[in-house]
Amino acid sequence: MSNVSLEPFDALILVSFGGPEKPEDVLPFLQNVTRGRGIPDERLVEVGEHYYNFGGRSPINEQNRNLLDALNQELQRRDVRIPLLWGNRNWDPYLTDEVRKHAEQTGATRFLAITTSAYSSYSSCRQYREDFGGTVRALADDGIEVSFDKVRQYYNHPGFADAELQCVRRALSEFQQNVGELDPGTHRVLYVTHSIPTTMQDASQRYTAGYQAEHEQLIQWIEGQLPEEQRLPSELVYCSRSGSPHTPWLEPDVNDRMRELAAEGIDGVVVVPLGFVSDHMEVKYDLDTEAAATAEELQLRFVRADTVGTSASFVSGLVDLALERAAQVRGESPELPAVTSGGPLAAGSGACSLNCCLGATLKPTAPQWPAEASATV
Ligand SMILES: CC1=C(CCC(=O)O)c2cc3nc(cc4[nH]c(cc5[nH]c(cc1n2)c(C)c5CCC(=O)O)c(CCC(=O)O)c4C)C(CCC(=O)O)=C3C
Ligand SMILES: [Fe+2]
Repeated sequence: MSNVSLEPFDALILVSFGGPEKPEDVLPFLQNVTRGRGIPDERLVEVGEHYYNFGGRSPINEQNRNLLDALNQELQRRDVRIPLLWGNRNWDPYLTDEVRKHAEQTGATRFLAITTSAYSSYSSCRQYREDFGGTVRALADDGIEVSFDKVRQYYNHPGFADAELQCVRRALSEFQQNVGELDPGTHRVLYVTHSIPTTMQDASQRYTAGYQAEHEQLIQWIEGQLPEEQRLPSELVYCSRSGSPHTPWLEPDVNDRMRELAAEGIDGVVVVPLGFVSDHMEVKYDLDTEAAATAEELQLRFVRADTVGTSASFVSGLVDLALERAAQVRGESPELPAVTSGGPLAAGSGACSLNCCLGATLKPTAPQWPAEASATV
């Protein structure tokens, strides 16, 4: 495999949310996240407590360091020679700082980003492109010219989908060992993702299937892959609602839904954090702490599936996605493998459209995707 190439890119960069690693960092981190987002102070105090309960340390950076190691190994194994960096939106190491450092040291100009979000929405896709736009402008002010491209949202890429399927199968096996036999009458699978405001959901489905439908499509695919004896009724539910109580967000909340299910005679749930690629604070607190406590109170058996983390299929899928995007940028027409037909792929190129997932205000993004990718699904 000598001609495995990420040309024309000079560097790959893993781009993530970021999180605090010590108690003094919690408040400034939360201020970074919520600046201009209209989050009430009470909510910030509450979320701050989640972090303080874990010693002021978010698990996300450690997870990303592990992912970087795994990606580097996979790049090496496949003889793809390119520097791999890491930069965050909300905390150190910051995207702009890391790109600046690398550009100054090496003269690199073209960056290909892999983000830690699989689905389409403002928070999980477009906001990253706005971040790239911000970095491009900040560095341009200092005479450093850089550009960004990004791999497609990968919820339906076989690498991520297969990794999720393995997580679901393992959790179902563990649950089965606890309960003896899976019973569709009393057991449920709850796929959980991050709630978003309904306005953000609406914006996400203008050019792609949208945040919610992308989850639903992946769930449908996963269930089609499960052997008959592992099939249970399932639902998509949400965690980590924020914002003002008067603003509608996607529902039901995982805890509320468990209460209803318990009242209907359900006595066990398998909880799958489908919306998170690794064990972020939402998984450690909202699921492993809060939802697990709700289950205990309701006397529901509770098994939480793993996140894809650094599983081989996820990691090699990310490298495939980078190679795919590089080939597209070189003007080639690589195969675009997907387990479902919706999502960004339906627009043809896998690229986000210029106007997809718009936020409340129009901010410049990078890259500015070609207009022909904006066909409505
Ligand atoms: C869709 C989505 C993902 C999944 C996609 C992805 O992974 O990117 C995600 C991930 C994450 N969200 C995270 C943390 C936070 N999110 C917040 C606030 C918000 N999230 C939102 C959406 C999402 N968020 C939204 C619409 C808000 C309201 C404010 C706004 O409109 O922007 C707040 C402020 C307090 C609060 O309001 O809860 C915090 C602290 C962390 C780090 C966790 C760690 O430390 O391990 C991660 C990975
Ligand atoms: Fe969030």
